[in-house]
Amino acid sequence: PTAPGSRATTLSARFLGVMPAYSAADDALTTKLVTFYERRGDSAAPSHQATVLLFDPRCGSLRAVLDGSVITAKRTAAVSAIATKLLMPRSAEVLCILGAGVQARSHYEIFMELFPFTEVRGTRRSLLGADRAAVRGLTSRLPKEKLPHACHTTVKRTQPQRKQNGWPSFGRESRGPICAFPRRSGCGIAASSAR
Ligand SMILES: NC(=O)C1=CN([C@@H]2O[C@H](COP(=O)(O)OP(=O)(O)OC[C@H]3O[C@@H](n4cnc5c(N)ncnc54)[C@H](OP(=O)(O)O)[C@@H]3O)[C@@H](O)[C@H]2O)C=CC1
Ligand SMILES: O=C(O)C1=NCCCC1
Repeated sequence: PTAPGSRATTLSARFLGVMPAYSAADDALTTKLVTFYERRGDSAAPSHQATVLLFDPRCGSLRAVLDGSVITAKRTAAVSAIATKLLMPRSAEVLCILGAGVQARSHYEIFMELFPFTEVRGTRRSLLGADRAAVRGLTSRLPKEKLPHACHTTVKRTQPQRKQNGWPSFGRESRGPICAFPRRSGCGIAASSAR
């Protein structure tokens, strides 16, 4: 969880995160509750499930209960996009998205809207299971010759290491959305999740 005051309760690779926030500018008192569970192949439920509660700051009464899935997907990708805007080399042409789940899709959508990539590459652990639709979403807007290449990389985050062909490799301990921007002369990591 990334908001100040956030807490997470752990049940062995299963987490409940509480992300309270108050915005004086918006006069908004809110919290997001998010569970994130390690998913095995037999689970159809999303790995991250979120609900947002909105309170009246004057009296503390609950005013609204909102689904938190879309905001989780879009906010995280938006933060990556801001970091990318600041850090990405001007010459970057190729976007590589590691993983092919919810965050991969939301990152793809905003990155293709904001940046002039000429090629997108993606990777996922397997092409079977509930995330197949996300891969279609990732590739459906690209001409056939630009479909993401398969490459063997994990979505978990650690220090990237140079790999053959100039592509980064991520070790077992890394987590979260990561966007890498390889250039002909090398690789740069432009954005990653705050986790
Ligand atoms: N900082 C923030 O604000 C946020 C961070 N996150 C983090 O972003 C990451 C992605 O979230 P989300 O897209 O919702 O998750 P999803 O479950 O939708 O997708 C996860 C992807 O990671 C792949 N994956 C999982 N475990 C491994 C592994 N051991 N080796 C290789 N690939 C693996 C999955 O592969 P496969 O399809 O083959 O199963 C899948 O493509 C998570 O770490 C999450 O906690 C998420 C939301 C907010
Ligand atoms: O919703 C968020 O923000 C999350 N951050 C890190 C872990 C999963 C959810």
